[in-house]
Amino acid sequence: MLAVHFGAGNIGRGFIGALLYEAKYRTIFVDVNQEVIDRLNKENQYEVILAGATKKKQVVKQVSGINSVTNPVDVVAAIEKADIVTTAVGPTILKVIAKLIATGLEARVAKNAQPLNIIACENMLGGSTLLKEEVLSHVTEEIKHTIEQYVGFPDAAVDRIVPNQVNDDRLQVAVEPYYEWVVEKPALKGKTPVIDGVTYVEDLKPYIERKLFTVNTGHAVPAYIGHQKGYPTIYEAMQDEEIQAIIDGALQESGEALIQFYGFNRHEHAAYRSKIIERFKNPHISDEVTRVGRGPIRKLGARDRLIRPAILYMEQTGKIPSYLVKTIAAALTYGNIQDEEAVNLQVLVNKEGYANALQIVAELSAEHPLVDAVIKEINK
Ligand SMILES: NC(=O)c1ccc[n+]([C@@H]2O[C@H](COP(=O)([O-])OP(=O)(O)OC[C@H]3O[C@@H](n4cnc5c(N)ncnc54)[C@H](O)[C@@H]3O)[C@@H](O)[C@H]2O)c1
Ligand SMILES: O=P(O)(O)OC[C@@H](O)[C@@H](O)[C@H](O)[C@H](O)CO
Repeated sequence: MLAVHFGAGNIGRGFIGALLYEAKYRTIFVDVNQEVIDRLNKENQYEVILAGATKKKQVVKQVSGINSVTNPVDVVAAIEKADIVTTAVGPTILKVIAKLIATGLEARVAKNAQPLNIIACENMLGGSTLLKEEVLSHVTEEIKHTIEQYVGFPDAAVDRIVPNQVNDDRLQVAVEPYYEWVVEKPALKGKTPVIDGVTYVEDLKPYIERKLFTVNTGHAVPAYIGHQKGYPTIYEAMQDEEIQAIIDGALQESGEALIQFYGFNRHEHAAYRSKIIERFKNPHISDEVTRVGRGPIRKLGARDRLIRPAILYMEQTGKIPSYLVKTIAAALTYGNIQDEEAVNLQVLVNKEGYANALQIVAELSAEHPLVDAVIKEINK
């Protein structure tokens, strides 16, 4: 069976590629990084190291690569034959890859009207749904109808911490042992793909919101507050007692919102939260705060890990969150000249001031009490 995966980066190689191989797929990685493509085509395999005490090694075989910029024709041919298409490119890149996927699907439905599922494995709500909209915007009405009939775009939630890699071997990737991949079942077309480690659910929304507003909300605390305090890695930031208290508080707040909104079991949620905090303290992983804090404009978006749980908390409890507000304030003041979004955010702040900048990126009204709370926190 053939898988076409867009994005041969950390999560692409370290998680999706590894599970696809175990499920007996041959995977073609599509990327724009020629060095990675060349290595994939030379080695046709790579190693995944489970970053725990034993450093267990998994060899992922039957892999190759295509550069989508220099060789789009081969990507189209691969999509024609694919049994599954997945992505892990980053939420902002979905729009970029949509045109090529649309061309691939046009060619496919003309020759091979077999069902296909395209699963975006990105940290966002509705990633595959967004990709579907973008893909359909590039095709004619007639093709649109056929694609809607044969091609499923199930949304998904993926969870595994895969830091930036510093190995001599360019393809080797160190990952935390834990993983979770949840896929929305009703949107599938044709046979349900059999992939060990994938959980199919009827309604993805509670799973993705619980993941984003616990794992990613929690992760944002050592990233933004840790950066403020000068820590280079999540592990180092997690040793700081003040950061430990803020992460506990932020996850109590997002947890309360999730429990009240979705009816999650309080004890089970407390266990989920503790497990996540332990994952951030994994001494076998060195994860830079700048990776976890990357893209602060995206992370301050209305539906993302900071603003949405804060608003949900206010709606459910009638109170203003304290710890989420601290983290939002740290994200809004986050400066990093290596990160394009961080630079653009600070340009916006300099032009508009903190309150207006927050209103713009988080789509909040001037009167929203969260704006006032964040500004008070920054002024402190
Ligand atoms: N790393 C993690 O811990 C983790 C965990 C869960 C989810 N995610 C999500 O997975 C996605 C990818 O994250 P990552 O950490 O692997 O990032 P990454 O930067 O390591 O990988 C992204 C890959 O996409 C490639 N890419 C960029 N533009 C492309 C294009 N136009 N066509 C094809 N490939 C292109 C890049 O070259 C890179 O290899 C993000 O949405 C992220 O939120 C990451
Ligand atoms: O990938 P981002 O930029 O949305 O978020 C950074 C990290 O929080 C994230 O990559 C986590 O490591 C991952 O979501 C764990 O499953």
